Amino acid sequence: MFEIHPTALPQVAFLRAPGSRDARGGFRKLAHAPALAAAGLRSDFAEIYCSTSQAGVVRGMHFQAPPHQHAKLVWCLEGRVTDVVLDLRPGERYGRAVALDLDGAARDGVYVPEGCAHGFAVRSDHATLLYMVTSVHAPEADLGIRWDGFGFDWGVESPILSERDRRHPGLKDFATPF
Ligand SMILES: Cc1cn([C@H]2C[C@H](O)[C@@H](COP(=O)(O)OP(=O)(O)O[C@H]3O[C@@H](C)C(=O)[C@@H](O)[C@H]3O)O2)c(=O)[nH]c1=O
Repeated sequence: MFEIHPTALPQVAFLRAPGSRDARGGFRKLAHAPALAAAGLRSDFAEIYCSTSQAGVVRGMHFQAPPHQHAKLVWCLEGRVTDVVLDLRPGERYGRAVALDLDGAARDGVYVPEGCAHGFAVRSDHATLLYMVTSVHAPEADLGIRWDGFGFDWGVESPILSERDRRHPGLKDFATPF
């Protein structure tokens, strides 16, 4: 059975996938529409992609702006990450973040609803993350908040970042499009 646990942010959920290991290797299930629907989560995915990252990498904090906003189901397939979801929805929780430790060996994942930014820091030698998103990539709407621009303590001094991720605004210089 899918484990789906609520967090401090509405619709942001920690997931643990069903699966098994035997003499051949492992098996895990990454989507089950009825289980997601029962928890009020979307499963109408339009794109699936994955990334690999080395130790010390931080990616984020990413989201797609309207009209291309999407929910994403993120699975840690290998390695360990600190996964962070930042709420950009107007309201009392605007600007709040939740952090979740995801372990690929435990088949951990996170559901990120529309209106939230997502990012992670790698805690192992390497990490592979798989994303299932409910709308296709729209480069002009693919935006971010700078990793060190919303008051979260990553416990990382000088992360390995993309050029794009260095240039995102901090939260105080940002107007939410949601
Ligand atoms: C996200 C994305 C990127 N790309 C391209 C753009 C670029 O040339 C290359 C790498 O993109 P990025 O550097 O943005 O990749 P990355 O930093 O791994 O982006 C990801 O970060 C995490 C935190 C998320 O939450 C994901 O949704 C996604 O935004 O792939 C696509 O073609 N389709 C996509 O859906």
